[in-house]
Amino acid sequence: MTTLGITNGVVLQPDLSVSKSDVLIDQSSGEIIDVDPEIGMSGDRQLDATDSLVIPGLINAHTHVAMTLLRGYADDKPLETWLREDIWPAEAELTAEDVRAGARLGMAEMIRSGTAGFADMYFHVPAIGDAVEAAGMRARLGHGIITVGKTDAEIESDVEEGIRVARKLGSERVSTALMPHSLTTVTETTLTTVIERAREMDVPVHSHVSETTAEVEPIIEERDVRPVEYARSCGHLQPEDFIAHAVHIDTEEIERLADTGTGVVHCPASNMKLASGMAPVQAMLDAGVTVGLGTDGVASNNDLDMFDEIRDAAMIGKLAAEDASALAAPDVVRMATQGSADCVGFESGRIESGAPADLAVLSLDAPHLTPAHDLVSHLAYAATGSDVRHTICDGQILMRERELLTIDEATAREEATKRAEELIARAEA
Ligand SMILES: CSC[C@H]1O[C@@H](n2cnc3c(O)ncnc32)[C@H](O)[C@@H]1O
Ligand SMILES: [Zn+2]
Repeated sequence: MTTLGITNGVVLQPDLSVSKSDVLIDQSSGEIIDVDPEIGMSGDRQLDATDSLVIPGLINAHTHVAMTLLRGYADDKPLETWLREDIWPAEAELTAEDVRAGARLGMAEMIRSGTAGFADMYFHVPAIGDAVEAAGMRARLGHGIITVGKTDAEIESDVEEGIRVARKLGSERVSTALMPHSLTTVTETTLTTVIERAREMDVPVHSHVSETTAEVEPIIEERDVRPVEYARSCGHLQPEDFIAHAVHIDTEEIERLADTGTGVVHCPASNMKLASGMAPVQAMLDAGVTVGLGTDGVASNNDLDMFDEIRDAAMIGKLAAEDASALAAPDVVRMATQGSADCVGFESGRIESGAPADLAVLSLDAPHLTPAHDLVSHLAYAATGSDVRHTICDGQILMRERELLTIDEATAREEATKRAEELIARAEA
């Protein structure tokens, strides 16, 4: 057993209190051994956390990480127009190597901003899986199944790809799910089939649900039920499932999400940028829904910094509820850690003995974090990804003193730039 002590810092505890503690990690098992003042010095190695706050590694519970290649390619349009006019034509040209490069760049950005784990829906997933294994992050990955504009044979092959990926991938840090894209981009027959297969395979289902009114209206018109009830009637919304967005949901749907134990991943920046709407997050929390946080893809955000997401969630949550006390600092910090972990099905998100050693260490030695009346307030409203000193996942150090140890950042940027330029040239040829 090799141990690592994180020493001299203050630690965000599971109840969101903050106390001076060391954290002792078993690097062989990837677990936290103990959280206690002065135990860290007994570690085989030490990582300094002087003047720093140790927090659970953040969890980006909904993204499309390889979309880093499309950062800034198409802005200022609503979801459906943006996807159909710009994003889907560009994605049609993606190769596995493009996706690998985009994922590597995205993970560099996430590790630099204290994110240790993420859930991802995209194409060429084996390439993403390889990149995740090499980068040392934790991820739940799935192939995004879509039926729009496809022949029956193409749909069958898309579903088979989703199942093949979910069967093939899987390791200590990489888990899978079946991921039908949304309730309106996947036919009822395919949605039901995919969900049945997920139950047989004992993997979660992850999809986009009720992100825009344009997704909600056709379901009500055609089926005379709201989307959450439609999703449930197709077998979706089991306790292990998690859905992204849930912006346009009513009180009954909120209750249904709470009763079924379905996780909801709130993506505030994407919802604001695409003008999709304001999710009723405080009402979901009040009803007992498990709520996590995600960036969504970079092209609708335009970054992967979860500190931005935490702050955006607090801000838009207050506006949506017309209440300054809504989405208070502890609520949004909990969403980015324990809430996201519970949505995605990770054991991380809490610093306690026996939990996975997924951690981020933030320097507090900065003007914008001074004075330190309340460190949870700082996490929610003042900290940024660039305050992160160290990022650790599964007991391994992925970034030390802002130097990435598992990804060659210069090469990742160069490769992604070249592939992004060539991708767009092909898409626009
Ligand atoms: C089929 S793989 C995932 C698919 O989702 C697209 N996407 C990116 N952002 C969003 C969003 O906010 N709502 C719905 N779909 C989105 C992505 O470009 C891929 O095509
Ligand atoms: Zn998405």
